[in-house]
Amino acid sequence: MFFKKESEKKENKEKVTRKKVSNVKSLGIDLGTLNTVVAVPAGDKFEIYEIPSVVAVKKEDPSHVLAVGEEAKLMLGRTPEDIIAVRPLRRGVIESISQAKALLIHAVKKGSKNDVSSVERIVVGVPGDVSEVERKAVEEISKEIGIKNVITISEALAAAIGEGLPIADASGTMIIDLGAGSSDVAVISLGGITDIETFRYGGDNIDENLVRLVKEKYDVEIGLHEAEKCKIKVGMVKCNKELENKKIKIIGKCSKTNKPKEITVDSKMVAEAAEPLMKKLINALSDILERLSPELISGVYKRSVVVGGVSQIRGLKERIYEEVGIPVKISNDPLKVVAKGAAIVAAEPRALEPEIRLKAMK
Ligand SMILES: Nc1ncnc2c1ncn2[C@@H]1O[C@H](COP(=O)(O)OP(=O)(O)OP(=O)(O)O)[C@@H](O)[C@H]1O
Repeated sequence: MFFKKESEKKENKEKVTRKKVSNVKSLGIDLGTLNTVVAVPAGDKFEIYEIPSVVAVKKEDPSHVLAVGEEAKLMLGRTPEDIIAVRPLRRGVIESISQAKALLIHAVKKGSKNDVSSVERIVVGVPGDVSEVERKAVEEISKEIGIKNVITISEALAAAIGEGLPIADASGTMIIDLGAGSSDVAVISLGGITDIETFRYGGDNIDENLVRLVKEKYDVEIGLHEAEKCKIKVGMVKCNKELENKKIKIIGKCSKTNKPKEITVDSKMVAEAAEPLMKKLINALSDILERLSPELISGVYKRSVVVGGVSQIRGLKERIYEEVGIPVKISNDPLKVVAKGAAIVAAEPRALEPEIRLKAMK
């Protein structure tokens, strides 16, 4: 067997609607570096399942998957020597087909309440610069588990649909998606992406940079989990607006003594760690704006939305406005909007067809 049965209680399941969904036919999936989100259309709402993108595998044979999702996450750092917990995706790209397959099976099982044969169509969000090989890999995996109708959609387009932006409009909108391992800036008009910049850099890199900065400043080693906690609790990015410099105490390992040592991380340190991501984002935005046709500038000015987990960091909206003059909105639902958009397309794939888009313009 590929994986063990997981406890229903452990997985973070959000019930957006009370309506019971039976005979599920279509699912939207955001196969993420850190989190995989499954959205199931239920009337005009969704049932949402969030699964950590982690699998536990045998060290000797990493294609041998022992546990998936929350169960595998609990094993991180606590596994016996012959078992390791790994992420099937790195920087938004599938690293191991067998591990990604186990994760996708798990996601489809969750979304269909263990009735995989009832699923007729899945739509999977992929990063904007995904290669044909990677796209095919997702399709092949889906077909292997018995789902014939698989559509891959750019995460940015799915996010725009999930946000309810008027994608068919000719005047343009913009999505900025800041994920764990990859980020996109995309301009959308007439139902399709007219320009996109993708960079394989995201929230994970802030964590890595913070680990390095803490080591340099205190000679103390902290884990990536601790770094992520600091980013989420006290994080901010540099901007002209005066933001509170919050502080958090964490325990690390002193490099000299090997003893535990308590240190303080503040918002300014996180801002320093986030600066390379900010530079990449501002470069991407500047390049997009340089190429943007004047017909689309007013739509982009009025309707630019930031999605993805990192969108929640303080000061982001202010910094983007200072640098490129676009007053962005931060999504109210940044972690689930790609899966929701994918689910909308899964329920009505014709929404992406050109003639429907043209009709929507009339
Ligand atoms: N409040 C917060 N402030 C800053 N960063 C956050 C916050 N909450 C979550 N994050 C970060 O957002 C990232 C996860 O975002 P998301 O779930 O959109 O990524 P993903 O879909 O797994 O990755 P990718 O799209 O790159 O494959 C992580 O780096 C996480 O630490």
